[in-house]
Amino acid sequence: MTQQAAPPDEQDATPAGADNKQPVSEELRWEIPGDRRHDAGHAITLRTMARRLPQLIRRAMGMAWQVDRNSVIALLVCQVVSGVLEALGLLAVTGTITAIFASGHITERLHQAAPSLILLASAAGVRAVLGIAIGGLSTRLSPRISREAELRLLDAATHAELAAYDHPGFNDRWDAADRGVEVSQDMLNQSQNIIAAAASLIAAAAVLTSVHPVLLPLLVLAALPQAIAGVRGARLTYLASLETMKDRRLLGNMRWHLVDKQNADQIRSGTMADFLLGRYRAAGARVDAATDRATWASAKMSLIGSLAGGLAAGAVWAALLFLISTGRVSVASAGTATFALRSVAAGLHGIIGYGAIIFRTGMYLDDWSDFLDEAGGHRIARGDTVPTGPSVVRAEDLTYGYPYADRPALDGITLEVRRGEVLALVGENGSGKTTLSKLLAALYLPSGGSITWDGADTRTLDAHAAWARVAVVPQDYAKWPLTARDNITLGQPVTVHGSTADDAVNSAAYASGADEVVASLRSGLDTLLAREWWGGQELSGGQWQRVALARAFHRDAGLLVLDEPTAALDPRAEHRIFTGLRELAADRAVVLVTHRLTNVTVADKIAVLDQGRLVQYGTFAQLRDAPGLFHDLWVLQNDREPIAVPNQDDHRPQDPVLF
Ligand SMILES: Nc1ncnc2c1ncn2[C@@H]1O[C@H](COP(=O)(O)OP(=O)(O)OP(=O)(O)O)[C@@H](O)[C@H]1O
Repeated sequence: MTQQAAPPDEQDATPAGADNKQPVSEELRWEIPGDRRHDAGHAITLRTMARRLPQLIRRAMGMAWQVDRNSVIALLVCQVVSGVLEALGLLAVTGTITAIFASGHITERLHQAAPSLILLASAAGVRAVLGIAIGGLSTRLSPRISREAELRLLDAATHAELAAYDHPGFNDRWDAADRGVEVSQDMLNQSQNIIAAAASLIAAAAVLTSVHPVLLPLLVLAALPQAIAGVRGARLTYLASLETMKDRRLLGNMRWHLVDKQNADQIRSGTMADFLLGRYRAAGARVDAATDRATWASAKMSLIGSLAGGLAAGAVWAALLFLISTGRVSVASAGTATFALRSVAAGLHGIIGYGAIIFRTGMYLDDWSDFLDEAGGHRIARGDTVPTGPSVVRAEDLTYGYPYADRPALDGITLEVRRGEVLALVGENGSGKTTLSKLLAALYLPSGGSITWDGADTRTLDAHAAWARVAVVPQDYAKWPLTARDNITLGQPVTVHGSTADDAVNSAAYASGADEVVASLRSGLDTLLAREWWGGQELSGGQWQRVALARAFHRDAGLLVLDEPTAALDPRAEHRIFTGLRELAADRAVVLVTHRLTNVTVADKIAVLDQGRLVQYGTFAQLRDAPGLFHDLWVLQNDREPIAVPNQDDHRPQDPVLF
């Protein structure tokens, strides 16, 4: 989802030529930069569809092949046999009719017709069994294809650089790709339907040609208007689905915001429900209006197609009658031709109808494969050096710019933090502290300059090995719907010789104050921490923060990054963290981001950032007394009138304070 500003020409809300331009308010809009689907939608023609269908079928079969090749072989064999049986069945119709209309006693005629009848019945019976087998195989393959598509999508997303999420459109494309995963399971069935329609069309066409060569081209010509109308209808439907896509996504997004537990209290306390539901209704109405327009236009198209198709079918039947009356075709062959004509017409209809559907599905699958490529563009491709430590983390003339940002978030930063040290990052909102901490932790790579770990540029490090050496407590830490133990170990229990995995968990919990939280849980470390899921137990904000801290302390990491680690903690818990921090820093390099300047007294060095630049760098004692930003912030934070506290010795009841 991209929250995009309207383009400059749309921002001008005043009439042309007026001087004081008022920007219109920006609204959440789903945009996919460089979205090529609209052009692709307009390009849906009979010819493009004829070209595309084989590719799409190959693609569906290819996906199925990767999942279970035996089933694909069985599926194709069933389809081919079914097509051959259809042709045999149609030919048997001629034998049956010829025998029945021949001269002689009825018993004799029936006797003559028996082999054809048996063939007809057996072909129909075996085709029915094959149909069941095809259905079963498709049902087996489809969910597996979808899961494979999903796994590839998840793999691509989780193996992309973190910075990919900052690229405009990455999340939109993820969303579109996810839709591709949803429809991928339909792809096989749709291909099957087309193959089945094509098989029966080929079989019937062969039989029809054997009756009289003129019938087939005549039928194809007759089917053309309906085919064109069918494709146009498909184009209208696809374009309508594109037109409404943004609003449908908006609806999905709003639905999530409306019911998500995190927002539930604010929707109520802010009395926002009506406002949001109003927006929801408006978006829904836009979708309905566009769908109605498309349905009407498509119905008109179908009507024209059906009229043309009816006239054309009449011409074919007239031709058949002409052939019979002039003795060019026998009555028995005409009977076969009747069945074959119906099969050909049904086959053509099936190919066009299913073709339009699979064409649409193919568009969504393009989104999926585009995402795999795009994530591939952001795929982690750093060096392969496996770091130890790190003992010294150093930024050298570091610059970092978010994609499409007007100015760099960090500019020319040089500083370092060593094992055993605490480096505090201080500055006003938006000054670049969090960004810098992510670069030091090798989550982002520099745009300019360098970050080195023990002299090795983070660009040259194996990313996963590097992240195994860092522990991060971000401002918005994850609240995993897992047990307390898993929430601390993150599924990576550690045992130091002689100790159990829980010893490490317990000591991390003790260091963060999460031990008190665990002690209060109904099943201790085994308690599921997610009230809204599976009947788990919920924690308060501060309790969650203690768990998040325990998770970082538990990691065997050389670099510990704490971004506002005590924002939700009570004074006792906060005191515990900061008094224990030096001990934690003994064998780690610690980077601490905080606005509470009294807490930075524990730091060995303080880096003060202002609009992405390092404006001061020194110890607490040096910075507090020197003129500069740190001194200013310190004075502001301590500029509070002490609130009069009643004399502690005076135990007389106070007058109640009336508000
Ligand atoms: N994902 C992002 N994409 C684009 N710009 C970003 C992104 N994250 C942060 N920024 C911008 O980078 C600048 C620095 O942000 P950062 O989060 O590092 O600041 P901060 O000092 O940690 O702020 P705070 O004290 O509010 O947490 C800000 O101008 C912000 O708007």
